Amino acid sequence: MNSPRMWCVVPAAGRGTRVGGDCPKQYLPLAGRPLIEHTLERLAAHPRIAGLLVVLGAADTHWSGIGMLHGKQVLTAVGGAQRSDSVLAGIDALPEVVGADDFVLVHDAARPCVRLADIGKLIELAGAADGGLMGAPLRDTLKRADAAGRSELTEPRDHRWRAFTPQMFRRAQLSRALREAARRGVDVSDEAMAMEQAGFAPLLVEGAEDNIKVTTAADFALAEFLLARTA
Ligand SMILES: Nc1ccn([C@@H]2O[C@H](COP(=O)(O)OP(=O)(O)OP(=O)(O)O)[C@@H](O)[C@H]2O)c(=O)n1
Ligand SMILES: C[C@](O)(CO)[C@H](O)COP(=O)(O)O
Repeated sequence: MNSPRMWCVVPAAGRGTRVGGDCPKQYLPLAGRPLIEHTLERLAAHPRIAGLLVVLGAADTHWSGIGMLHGKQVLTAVGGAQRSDSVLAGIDALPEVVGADDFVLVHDAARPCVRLADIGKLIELAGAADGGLMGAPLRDTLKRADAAGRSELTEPRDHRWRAFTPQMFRRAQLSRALREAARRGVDVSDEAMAMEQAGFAPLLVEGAEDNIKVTTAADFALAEFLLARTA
């Protein structure tokens, strides 16, 4: 039997304020191409991904209009003010072929170094556990700072993980969880947070630490190095 394929929502409606400049970071050059193209290439190349739903900013003037990649459809939707609004807009815009109980992946446009093997690992493990997310256990000693930037105490690091994307949940459950968070005015920074608040316990699946989110200008050089290593 063939393994089921799933759609991936790619939030790309951010402004990249921490990078700075006029052009949103997803369109800045990385190894000679707009950053977002690397991310979309990797996702579309995965055999378990059926299509991509890219969520763009309302005033986006940079999108190149990609309609197909690796023989897979690339659709677009318009996002919102917060990342969670954009993800919800993407889920709402998925084609009808994606059923309410089907799994959907969500992957940040700003994480171009994701490894194909990790996408597969998440799909296998989170699929068997009713949903989950990619992340990595915290490896450094964790400090809590006071207002003056002095170390106040050392927090326990056991059971602490850093959350990455992709994250994978059933379409209707994720849609309900995000809508409920919005209704309550809770700013959820990832899909798993919305699901936790809806009473689910998403599986944490360990992925490579080099799946970085390009967040500041300094991350571009690192991402360029990692792109070559993780190709
Ligand atoms: N309203 C938003 C905000 C973010 N994102 C997307 O969510 C991903 C992760 O967000 P982040 O790294 O925080 O991106 P920005 O919001 O662009 O960055 P900043 O907070 O520095 O402005 C990115 O692919 C970004 O484009 C989105 O689709 N819609
Ligand atoms: C979803 C996420 O990438 C997980 O690390 C992250 O929460 C989104 O980015 P932000 O910079 O925290 O808005």
